[in-house]
Amino acid sequence: MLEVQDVNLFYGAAQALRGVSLKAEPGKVTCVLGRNGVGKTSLMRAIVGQAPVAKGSIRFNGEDITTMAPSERARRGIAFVPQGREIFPLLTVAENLQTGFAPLKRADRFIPDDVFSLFPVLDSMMRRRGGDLSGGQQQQLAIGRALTMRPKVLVLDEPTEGIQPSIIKDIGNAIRYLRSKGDIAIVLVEQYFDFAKELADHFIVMERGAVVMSGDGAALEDPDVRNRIAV
Ligand SMILES: Nc1ncnc2c1ncn2[C@@H]1O[C@H](COP(=O)(O)OP(=O)(O)OP(=O)(O)O)[C@@H](O)[C@H]1O
Repeated sequence: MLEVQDVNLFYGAAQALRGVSLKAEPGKVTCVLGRNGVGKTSLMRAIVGQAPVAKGSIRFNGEDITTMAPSERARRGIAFVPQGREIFPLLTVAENLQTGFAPLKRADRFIPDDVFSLFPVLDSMMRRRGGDLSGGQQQQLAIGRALTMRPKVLVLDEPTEGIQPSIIKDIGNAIRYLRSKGDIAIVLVEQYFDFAKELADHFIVMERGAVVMSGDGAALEDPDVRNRIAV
């Protein structure tokens, strides 16, 4: 269980998060919704350790990880698929996947079969450079790299952004499959409402750095939610 409690985060004098709390449980998808610039990415960066928090706590399976380095969090199984994917364009697909080995013990340093069964295109492109892949293929590669880390928490920041519908479907199926395994807590940042609605077990809606609504997936039917995130 990942528990973010009452977190504040600043960039210089500008406050990006105001008392934000969120929980993510294994076998569930927690969606983070909200318009551009409300702090969704900042929250993800706080969870993975890329941005320090000024107040509040982040706990994982009871352990306080609030000030822990990103590499230590990765070792505990917190994996990040960042917005814009951030794959290595000059490395091959295989090498990009292998960067996920970093937090693993030597015996675990192989690419799990799930990566290729979920995204067969990666298997056929192992020797191609990451930069030669389409945007959708790069997104699959970024998720594959995170899965190579054997995550216990999978943090996905807008995985559907700029991606063609057939690959969005594959990504949705991959998330459903990973949830069904029951041992991964999934945190999904989304602006694509219908995608989020299909997947969310729990959700929060953010505005100006704060959580303004939260609930179970079924409550996403509330028209107020759609109004708050409509662009
Ligand atoms: N590195 C930074 N330095 C200064 N301000 C930042 C930085 N990153 C983000 N911000 C500001 O913090 C606020 C929250 O940004 P954040 O990227 O977390 O929002 P977001 O909801 O993820 O938006 P988007 O959907 O556009 O990615 C915005 O006002 C943004 O301009």
